Amino acid sequence: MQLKIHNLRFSYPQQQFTVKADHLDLQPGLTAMIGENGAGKSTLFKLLGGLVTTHQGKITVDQQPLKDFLKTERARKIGLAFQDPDDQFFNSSVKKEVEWELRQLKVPAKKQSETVTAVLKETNLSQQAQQNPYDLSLSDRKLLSIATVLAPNPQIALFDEPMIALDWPSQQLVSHIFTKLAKRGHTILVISHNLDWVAQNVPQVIVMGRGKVIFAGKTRDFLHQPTLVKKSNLLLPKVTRLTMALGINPPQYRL
Ligand SMILES: Nc1ncnc2c1ncn2[C@@H]1O[C@H](COP(=O)(O)OP(=O)(O)OP(=O)(O)O)[C@@H](O)[C@H]1O
Repeated sequence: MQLKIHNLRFSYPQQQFTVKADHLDLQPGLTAMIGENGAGKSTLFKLLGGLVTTHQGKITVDQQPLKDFLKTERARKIGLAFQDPDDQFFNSSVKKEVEWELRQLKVPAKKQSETVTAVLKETNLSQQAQQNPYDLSLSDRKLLSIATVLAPNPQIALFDEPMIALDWPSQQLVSHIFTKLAKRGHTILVISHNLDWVAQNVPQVIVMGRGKVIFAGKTRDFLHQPTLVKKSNLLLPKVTRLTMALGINPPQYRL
């Protein structure tokens, strides 16, 4: 599924800050949205997720305006995991939290149960199924927010800083899940601050700066322009910084 932006303009009431994007085309596959603090990433995330609709211009999903979608139709197509997982939990157990969206979407009971078991296994949360979400560690709460997005199997999934607070094995697990979904043709957008992770795992980037899209394209094409990376106030991957410090040829990124 394609998520497209046409002449988008959005400002918060009584704020100077404006998100401006004339044209953006989010294709199936894995894309990262990166940029300095306050660049507008979370704002664009909310716009693309259909949570904020008071904008000018158009956001379309396969040519249909996102604004026209009914809430259930949008939930079936677009999954969202927030930066702070505590913004999204309200059920009394991990299992019920993953089940909730499936019940809203009227998925048959047997399918619900099979899906919850599979998703908890995939996110390594089977042992915590009966626990209250708020009794989980922050790392497991982040994994739970990802599990709630995976359960309805949306064609488009947006994740705001999913890697924060995850230990290395969980980061590997989540990277594997994203790559697998992308290979199956899902459209996955991940906000990240970690250019090292992006360089190794994500083939496409959208770079935001002061509310504008300053680059959209292949990750390697961005990383091979150190001046542009610097202008975006982003820290180059460690290996590039090391080679620059040593005065040797920088690495050639494959993604
Ligand atoms: N609900 C809101 N009401 C008013 N202003 C907001 C709101 N949310 C964000 N802003 C402002 O919009 C601008 C962009 O914020 P946003 O959170 O989208 O940036 P970001 O790139 O996600 O930043 P970070 O990396 O720090 O999360 C900032 O100036 C911020 O203060």
